[in-house]
Amino acid sequence: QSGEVAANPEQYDESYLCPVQVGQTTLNLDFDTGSADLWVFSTLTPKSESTGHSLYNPSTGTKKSGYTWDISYGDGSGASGTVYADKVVVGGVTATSQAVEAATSVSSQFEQDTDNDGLLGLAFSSINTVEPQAQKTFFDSVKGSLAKPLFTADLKKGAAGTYDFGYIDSSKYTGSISYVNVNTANGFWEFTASGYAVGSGSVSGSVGDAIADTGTTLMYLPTTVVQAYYNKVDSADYDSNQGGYTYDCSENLPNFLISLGGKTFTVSGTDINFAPVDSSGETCFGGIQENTGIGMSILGDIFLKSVFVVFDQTQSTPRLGFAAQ
Ligand SMILES: Cc1cc(CN)n(C)n1
Repeated sequence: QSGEVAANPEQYDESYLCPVQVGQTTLNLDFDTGSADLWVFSTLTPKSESTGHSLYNPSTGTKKSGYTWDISYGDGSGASGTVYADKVVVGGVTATSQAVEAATSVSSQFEQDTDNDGLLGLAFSSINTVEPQAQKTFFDSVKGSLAKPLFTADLKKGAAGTYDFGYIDSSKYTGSISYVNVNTANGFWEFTASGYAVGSGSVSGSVGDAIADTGTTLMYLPTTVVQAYYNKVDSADYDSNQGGYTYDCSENLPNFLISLGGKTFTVSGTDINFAPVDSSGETCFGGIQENTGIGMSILGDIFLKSVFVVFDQTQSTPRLGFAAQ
């Protein structure tokens, strides 16, 4: 089988939500290549936490007795609950008995984001949080039945993009796809990014160890790289109150160039211009921030919205393919 699903952006492209049939209900889920749990708001979630969300009703599923899950994300959000086996359909691709993690508790960030009815993890199943036994991701569940064991991400700035499962749509990218091998030891789509440049010109240095993470909004890079970037932004300043680099919204940001698999990709300054910090619209928060304390770089949506990415398990070593959109 194969299929395509829309990826609809929230305001400021904070995250992208995709319609997924879970049991007999369609929910809008955040496809996250940086985690491996498929969890959903449910009729088991306290009403005080689930108002405004679409809810999975586990009555259509088979309860996995004694199984629980509990996940925390890099942004401090989290959720926990119980586990059911049920039908999950993404763009016509069907997992007949997918582990569906029904939330019995969600953090305030999820409670408040009523566009979001849960997450669909697309990292490696080795980091699934279900106890006493880790469960397969949706991709792992259907991988063997897909025309090709791969999926692609084609996210857009302020417009609907797509995730495709089982095939590469050559109309969605230009030029050739350059591939890098993935190290799955930490359960992420983790690879080594090479040289970079600010504005234009030839790349040099090295961004280093990085993950492709559709569930993270921004780009988190080594301090040396980030300082080199904002040195080219006159009004930029590290604002500890905001927790990152800010600048005058009126200032045009430079492009950021990064080399992956021998090919240089350009993230436009307009894509790096993330969002105002408050309603005055005077000061803006940058889409490139420091990776301090994370342990690796994260190429999140700010990067991903200008490239076409292949998450490829056609070979014994998984690999990532990158092409310009
Ligand atoms: C909910 C969520 C997902 C991710 C990325 N894996 N973050 C940082 N927050």
